[in-house]
Amino acid sequence: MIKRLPSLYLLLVGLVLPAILVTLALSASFNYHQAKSSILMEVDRESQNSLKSLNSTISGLLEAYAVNEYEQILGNEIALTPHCALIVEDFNLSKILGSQYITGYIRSSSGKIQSYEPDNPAHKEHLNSCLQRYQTSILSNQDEAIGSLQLYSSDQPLQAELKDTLSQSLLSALLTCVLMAILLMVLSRVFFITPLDQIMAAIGDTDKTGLPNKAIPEQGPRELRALARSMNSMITSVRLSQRDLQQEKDTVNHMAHFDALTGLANRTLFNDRLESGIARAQRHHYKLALLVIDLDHFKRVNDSLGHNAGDQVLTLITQRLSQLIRSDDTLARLGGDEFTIVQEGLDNTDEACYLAQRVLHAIGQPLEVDNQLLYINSSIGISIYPDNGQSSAELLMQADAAMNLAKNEGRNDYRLFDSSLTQDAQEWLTMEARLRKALQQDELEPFFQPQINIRTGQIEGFEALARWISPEEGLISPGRFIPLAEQSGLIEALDLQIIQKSMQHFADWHRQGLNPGILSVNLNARHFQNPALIKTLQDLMSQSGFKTEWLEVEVTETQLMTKPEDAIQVLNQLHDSGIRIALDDFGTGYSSLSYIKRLPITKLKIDQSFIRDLPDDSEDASIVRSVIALAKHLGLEILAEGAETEQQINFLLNNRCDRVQGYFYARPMPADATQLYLTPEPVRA
Ligand SMILES: Nc1nc2c(ncn2[C@@H]2O[C@@H]3COP(=O)(O)O[C@H]4[C@@H](O)[C@H](n5cnc6c(=O)[nH]c(N)nc65)O[C@@H]4COP(=O)(O)O[C@H]3[C@H]2O)c(=O)[nH]1
Repeated sequence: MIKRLPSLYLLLVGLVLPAILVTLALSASFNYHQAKSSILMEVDRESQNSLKSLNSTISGLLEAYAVNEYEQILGNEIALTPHCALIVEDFNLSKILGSQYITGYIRSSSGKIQSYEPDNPAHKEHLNSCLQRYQTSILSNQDEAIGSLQLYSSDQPLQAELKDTLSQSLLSALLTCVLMAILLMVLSRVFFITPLDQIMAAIGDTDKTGLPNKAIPEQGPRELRALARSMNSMITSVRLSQRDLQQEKDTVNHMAHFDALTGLANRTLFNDRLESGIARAQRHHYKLALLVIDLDHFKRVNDSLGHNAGDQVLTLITQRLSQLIRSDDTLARLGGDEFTIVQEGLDNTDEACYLAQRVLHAIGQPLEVDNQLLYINSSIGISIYPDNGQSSAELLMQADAAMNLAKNEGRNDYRLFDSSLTQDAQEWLTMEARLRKALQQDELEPFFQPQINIRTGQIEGFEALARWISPEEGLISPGRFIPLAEQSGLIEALDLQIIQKSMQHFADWHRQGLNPGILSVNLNARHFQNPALIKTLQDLMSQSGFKTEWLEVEVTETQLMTKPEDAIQVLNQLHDSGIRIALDDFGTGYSSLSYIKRLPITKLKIDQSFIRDLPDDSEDASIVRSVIALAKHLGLEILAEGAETEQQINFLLNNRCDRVQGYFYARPMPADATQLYLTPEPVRA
């Protein structure tokens, strides 16, 4: 794999330089050998010629014993030529002298010409260093050998000429290579490096997402153009997916901060705006108002005209409210029919009251929905920063409390949070606001208490009892919040939430092969005003897979007595649809026998206040006995609530009461513990 190569220029130099050197070496060596062989041939030819002409010149002189003359000629010859040595052996003279007569000249390495001395070893050695030796016999006119002529050619002209040739060839090769290198550099610059530089410059010039601002130039050789093209298409697709991603992010962001139906700020964004509004108010020393607006009886619109109409109402009201606020203010929908306005930059509280009046008026104008005119009012609670609270949570709680006050005091009005309210009233209002929030945030859960047949020991069913699992306080029992829910109108939503969750658990247990029996749920009498009650219950059943015959609704005797005629009508409808009805807290409401006879009830639940002091309290004992007798007489099932001791159980058994719900058997338990309670022993282990 190729990793981390150096710059292209370095690469080119690295490639070109050795190429130049190799070319230089090759060309020099070629030229050298060429020159050498031609020079050698030239030297050879000249030496042969010289030898021949000397031979013919001096042969007569040798015959005539003209030693001086032929020595002179040899001297002249060596002086005029570059020969290394010219030597003659004179046979005639040798005969006369009785020893070899050898004469001639040598040219020393420094170029000096000396007479040749045959006995001088330096001269002999000099001859060995000459380039080539040529020899010829000198013949007389009668063709007798009268001597021999030796010519030693010199390598000095060869060396000089080779040196010249070598330097010339090196120079020209160098020039050629330099020219080629320049050409190569220019070509690579024009065709390769410049387009590459432009690509790199285009890639380097990026926007804030890291993508190039301009398209990558498609220039240079085919490969580079293809590279630039594929980079451009890659950048385009990255840009497109970035755009898609951004759009998705915007959508998610919008969904996270805005209400889908009205497009208003949702709870999250509202909280942010409220907090930053408080910070601004603190910095600039002005007041801020928080208005919590709740539509009166909005649920009726949904129940009678359907959710579509309800949505239209909310949208129309949003349009009206949007026209009332300034650009600095925040209008939000916290859910359902609850709107808020954060009004900033106030000098005094009156400005908030003025806005509240305008809101009441704007909402109160008739609304045309599905060709019908609807009249909807609202209740508004106002809290003021810094007068009523410092934190957003505090202000919201107080505005909620003030809104509940407006509702409790007749609706269609606004109330300012009033710190002069009594501690109890404030706590009540605050608690009510918290309960409203708890319902929205799903903090209520059903607990289940078994109803036992004391003759058989069988579980006949469970009563679902609401528990508020508050993140701040932990488990809150119904004694604290049911009366509050009843007064504030939250009880209907609370009941339905508990019923829906209980049905879900029951249906799950049935699916798992467990047998939880009958589910008893508490139903506040306010539901009787709701014409869609049965439909709502049926919807809840079909959503969870819960069967009608498993359901029993408990209504308290006291509540029935408030509007007895309405109650009879709704109970009959419930009964006709196959739902069982239990009369709760029996004995506390002074209902008449004739009235009970008209009710389609299946079960009487004796209130725990009559069981508590059994069997010692004789008055309670006789009441319980007569209630049991009454139930038997009317053919109703009877259940005693609140049995805690064995004596109480025995008393109930002896007096023919068949069913008990009490701590003696089990306390109300959360769903997981109930499931365990239902699971047969071996499996439970
Ligand atoms: N001391 C004692 N108490 C026993 C014993 N056995 C059962 N209880 C308690 O008696 C109450 C029976 O429920 P209830 O009469 O319907 O009385 C209920 C019911 O009227 C109301 N409630 C509870 N959940 C709901 C609900 O979801 N909707 C409505 N509308 N009311 C509910 O709140 C009331 C109180 O509920 P809890 O506090 O759960 O109190 C439960 C239960 O825990 C016992 O042996 N000793």
